[in-house]
Amino acid sequence: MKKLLEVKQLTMDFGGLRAVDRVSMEICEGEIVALIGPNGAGKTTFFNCVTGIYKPSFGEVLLHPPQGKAVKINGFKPNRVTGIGMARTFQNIRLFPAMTVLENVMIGRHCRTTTNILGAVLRGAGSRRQERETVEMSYHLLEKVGLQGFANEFARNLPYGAQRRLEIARAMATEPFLLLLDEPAAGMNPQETHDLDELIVRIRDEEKIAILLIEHDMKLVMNISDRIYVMEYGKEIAKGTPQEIRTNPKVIEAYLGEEAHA
Ligand SMILES: Nc1ncnc2c1ncn2[C@@H]1O[C@H](COP(=O)(O)OP(=O)(O)OP(=O)(O)O)[C@@H](O)[C@H]1O
Repeated sequence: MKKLLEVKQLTMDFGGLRAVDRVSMEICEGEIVALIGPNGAGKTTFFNCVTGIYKPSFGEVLLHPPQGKAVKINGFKPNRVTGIGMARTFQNIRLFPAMTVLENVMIGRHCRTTTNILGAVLRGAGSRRQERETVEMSYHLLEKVGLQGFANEFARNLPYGAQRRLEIARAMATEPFLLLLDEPAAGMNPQETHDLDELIVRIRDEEKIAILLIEHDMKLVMNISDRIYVMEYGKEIAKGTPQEIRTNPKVIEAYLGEEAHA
């Protein structure tokens, strides 16, 4: 399997606190990989370092686009990282609440369009064509996540679970080869979580997008992940298949506890 993301010895210090301590990770084409661990383990900090929100203190982050050469992305700004093909969603939903559902997806498309401000003002044929394509693609993505009926609704009026799916559609609009989801099931009811489970697998299978997700819902994680990494106090304490992780004594002690026997 071809490698897409390669993280080597990633370390992030906040003053005297080492939030991520020499964590390495590889994600390959066709994989769904989960990153789990107790609160404060460093999972979101790891995402923030990998996606350019923080510049890591040490270590390397390499992206291997399916077509093209490997790129070392340490210190790249988030929009540049997205442009190379890694998109993400956030633990706290970051939509534009006063824009429509469709417009929120169209914004995600922005990094793949070439129309500049002058083009938009003059609205030449090229710019109009691009706008039409953006609208069509955005509708198509709303269909994929089951939100086509809400295209003209304000994002703020969507139920919580639907807002999370809209964030996923917006990230997909950037045409990523790798999608990072930070607690996508947080706040969802069991039915919404079940639908999300299916959606993530479909994105992997139909769109050929690999997935890395942080998630506390162990049923979801164990159901859909090919591999799991476990962090505690900034360090990787285990990695393996769901079956290996479920029965790993270190992981049970640090995180899974009684859930492991569920
Ligand atoms: N910007 C920051 N400045 C200082 N400390 C931070 C910063 N961001 C995170 N931390 C600290 O780094 C540690 C790891 O936090 P992080 O949010 O990455 O954990 P997490 O595993 O994602 O937790 P959760 O599951 O609760 O989201 C925590 O001790 C946190 O307080």
